[in-house]
Amino acid sequence: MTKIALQQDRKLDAIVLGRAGVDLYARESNTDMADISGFNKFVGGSAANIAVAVSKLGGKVGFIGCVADDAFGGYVKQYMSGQGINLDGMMTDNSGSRTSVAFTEMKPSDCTVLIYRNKASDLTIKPEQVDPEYIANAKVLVVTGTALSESPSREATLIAMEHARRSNTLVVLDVDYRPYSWRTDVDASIYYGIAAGLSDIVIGNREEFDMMETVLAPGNKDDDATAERFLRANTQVVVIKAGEFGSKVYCRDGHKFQQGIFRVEVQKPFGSGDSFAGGLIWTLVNGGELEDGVKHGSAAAAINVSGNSCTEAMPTKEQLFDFIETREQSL
Ligand SMILES: Nc1ncnc2c1ncn2[C@@H]1O[C@H](COP(=O)(O)OP(=O)(O)O)[C@@H](O)[C@H]1O
Ligand SMILES: O=C(O)C[C@@H](O)[C@H](O)C(=O)COP(=O)(O)O
Repeated sequence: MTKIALQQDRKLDAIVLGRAGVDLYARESNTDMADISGFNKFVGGSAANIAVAVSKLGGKVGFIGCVADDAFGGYVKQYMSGQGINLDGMMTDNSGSRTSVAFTEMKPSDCTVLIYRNKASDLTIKPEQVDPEYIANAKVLVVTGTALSESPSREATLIAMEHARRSNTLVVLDVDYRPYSWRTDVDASIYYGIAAGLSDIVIGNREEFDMMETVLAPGNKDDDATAERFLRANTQVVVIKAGEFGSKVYCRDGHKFQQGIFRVEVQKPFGSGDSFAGGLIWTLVNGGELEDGVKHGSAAAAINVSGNSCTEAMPTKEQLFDFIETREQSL
């Protein structure tokens, strides 16, 4: 079993950095975008989803990001603070940017997700708005990688990671790669490479590692070789997620293991990665083993994909343990 060393005497368990926005989910299931009659409104965005996941499990969570100075921005902030998330690092931009909005179908697979991110507010966050003291108050800084896609958010993200390293705050990079956010895969692989080198834990799926290997190992599909390449600089753990095939975990000391999935009736495929990260991080900040963290992440993801949203379908601690117990008893 593997323990990740963490500073325990911190006010916040985790700070998540990245986008918080509005998710509009189709009212009808198994219906094409063109035929949907309307949408139900929730808070979403990869970083907000992870923050809510850790908070619903009982963690003390902070956030670094930016929303627009408008009604959607207000809605996102109100929801997140209602979830007990500290928003001292959440900026509000009034330069005409817009809070990120996603529209989704509700289908178990081949599910369209349209994200509106022209002049996205989250990408306007500036390095001078990132407070090193805030980061020094947290056990973990979780970075969602889309924040690296554009300046000034790119510089704000890299300086946040540097501050975290200086204050012994564990750094987790959730790759969160959205191809349309980047000029080219080469650009993306350069900045993700820098960010991965600043991270203690790197979490991504195969496509995301493919992108990160664009320059150094184009065409590689071998997870073992990928892990070896990324277990360098500060990186102690690499997690390679594979949807319904579960995940593989590699540690710097050579230990590796796999985690399967908890089979459920899937309502929608999105939200799995964010709930997985939430369950894993919550376990680690509570002093749990890496193996248990990955199991909790997998269970949280299964619960989430069987639900009808991302944030609201994140489990509480009781729901998570009941789900695991019920599943394991029926094996
Ligand atoms: N259909 C599914 N049923 C149950 N668990 C799932 C399912 N899809 C994904 N998961 C869980 O969520 C984790 C992350 O999902 P994945 O799709 O790989 O992430 P991402 O959305 O970031 O690509 C997987 O490793 C698995 O544990
Ligand atoms: O990440 C977003 O901006 C929107 C999300 O809230 C969305 O619902 C989604 O697509 C989550 O997907 P995932 O991060 O790939 O699990």
